[in-house]
Amino acid sequence: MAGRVFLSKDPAWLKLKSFYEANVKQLKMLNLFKEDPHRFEKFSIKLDGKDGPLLVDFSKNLINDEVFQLLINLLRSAQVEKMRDAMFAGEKINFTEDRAVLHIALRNRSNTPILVEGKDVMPDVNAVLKHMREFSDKVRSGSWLGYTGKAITDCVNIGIGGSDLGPVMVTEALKKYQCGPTAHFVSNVDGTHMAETLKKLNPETTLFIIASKTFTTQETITNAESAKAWFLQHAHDEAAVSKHFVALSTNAPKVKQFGIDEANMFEFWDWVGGRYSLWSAIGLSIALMIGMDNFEQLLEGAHQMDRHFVEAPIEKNIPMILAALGIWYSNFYGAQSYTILPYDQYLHRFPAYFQQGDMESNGKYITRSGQRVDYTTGPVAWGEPGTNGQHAFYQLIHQGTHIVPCDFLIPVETHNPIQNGLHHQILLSNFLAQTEALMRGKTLEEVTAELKASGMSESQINLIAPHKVFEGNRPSNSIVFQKLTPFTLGQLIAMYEMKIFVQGIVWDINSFDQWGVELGKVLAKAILPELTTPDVISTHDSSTNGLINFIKARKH
Ligand SMILES: O=P(O)(O)OC[C@H]1O[C@](O)(CO)[C@@H](O)[C@@H]1O
Repeated sequence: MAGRVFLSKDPAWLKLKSFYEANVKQLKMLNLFKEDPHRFEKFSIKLDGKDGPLLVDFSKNLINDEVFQLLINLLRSAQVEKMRDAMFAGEKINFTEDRAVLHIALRNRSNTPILVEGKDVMPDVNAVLKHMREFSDKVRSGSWLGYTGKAITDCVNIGIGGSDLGPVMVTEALKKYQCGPTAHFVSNVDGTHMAETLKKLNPETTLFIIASKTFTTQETITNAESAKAWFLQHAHDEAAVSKHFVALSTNAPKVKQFGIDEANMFEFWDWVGGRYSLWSAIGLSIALMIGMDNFEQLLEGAHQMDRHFVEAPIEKNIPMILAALGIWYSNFYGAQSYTILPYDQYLHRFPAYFQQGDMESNGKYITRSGQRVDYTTGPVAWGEPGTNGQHAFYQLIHQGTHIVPCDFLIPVETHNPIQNGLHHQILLSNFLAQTEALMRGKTLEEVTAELKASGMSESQINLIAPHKVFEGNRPSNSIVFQKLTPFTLGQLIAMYEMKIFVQGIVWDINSFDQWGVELGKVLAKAILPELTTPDVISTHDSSTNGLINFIKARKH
């Protein structure tokens, strides 16, 4: 961006750096809580929403008033508000692909005009939503019939990356709202994924949704061809394909070439990035499974978060604050990753979804002006639902040598209050205990006193006590919502999307391209024919040659 100072030379950055170097040892959360009885009120934000408030408590972070202010100053210095406004105004901020970035238009429920090159995109957005409603209503009501006159009971989304992960995550998260066909997903080009999915399906009642922005992705087109071949083995009639195959794409000629009727194509546009596309026609499997009214609720929730992101001052802006905290840990504390820990089984694919959302967006080392960064950018994003994670990797989070900032998410109310709500009470208590334990820790004195009280000998205590000490002072955010509804899920997804956007702006990278996935694709295309020739391969390095020749020698 014009006028932007290289981040590591930015005075706002340098102030944070000196503050960190001078004060890091003094930033003890337990003391900060003791010193300030209003810390929770000060460092938490409640956003009221249609399905109840969303509370983001960021008080269990390694910040005091001064750090908070310095972080806000950094965001200002990086001109995040200006870049946010440029995105919302349809400017081509994805300059390496010469594209606007307008997933916000897909959920622009206020329907205010959004212009790309002078043209309002909203009429097209609304037309596709209408098409999705008409189609999903027909399928769900049973009036869309398969080639033998039976209603559709299952749909299979064939797509990968952004054309898969969002619909998978959302249909899992909103399973409770199912009122249409069961959604299945095939993404991997490994034939096992397709073969195991088809085993469960009846061609007479199955709808295939070919989801690909480009309609050229090798995995998706291969899977789509295989699905079509399987279908035709049963239907024996090309004309039946139009009743069982639809496409979600920006590439009408390729869709036609594949043999899908244009009337069965749901369009989107180059200004929708793959990993931000679940709000577009790519969400068709969601609309089919939970109905269009619920899909629109998802859009409403995201739109509300977008409004908050645009309207709230930085100090009260949830995505901005989450972004700033992430930068504090990545760039100053040296954290290499962060975890997303949903205490809601329905959200079990939420961390995986944001692995692409975050790492494909911000895993980059070239700045917008083409220089190599001399600071770290996007962290590794990972996570699993609580309480499973507790019994797997929390050991490292509590006592390991890495700092792993954690986002804990939980609904106040569960959809499944079995045993009179006992399960959810246990889940809530674990959620609360974990963030408290990470923050408080446990001192050697506390451990020693406990072991003494249990009657342990002095020598045993000396041996065991150090292992039971928790340093504490480990950061976390607690994100609490009323219930996992379509609206709330929309809020949560948009919250992370915007957090990632803000971080990309501060790091001065383009969060909306993904050139890093291209090289492997090109090399795989070159290797594919080499696997079928009888020749010994010698065109690569000795490792790649050796591997290819070993595999060829062992193949029957
Ligand atoms: O929707 P398409 O064009 O098939 O692409 C699928 C995915 O492939 C990627 O381009 C990465 O390879 C992602 O960004 C995208 O979500």
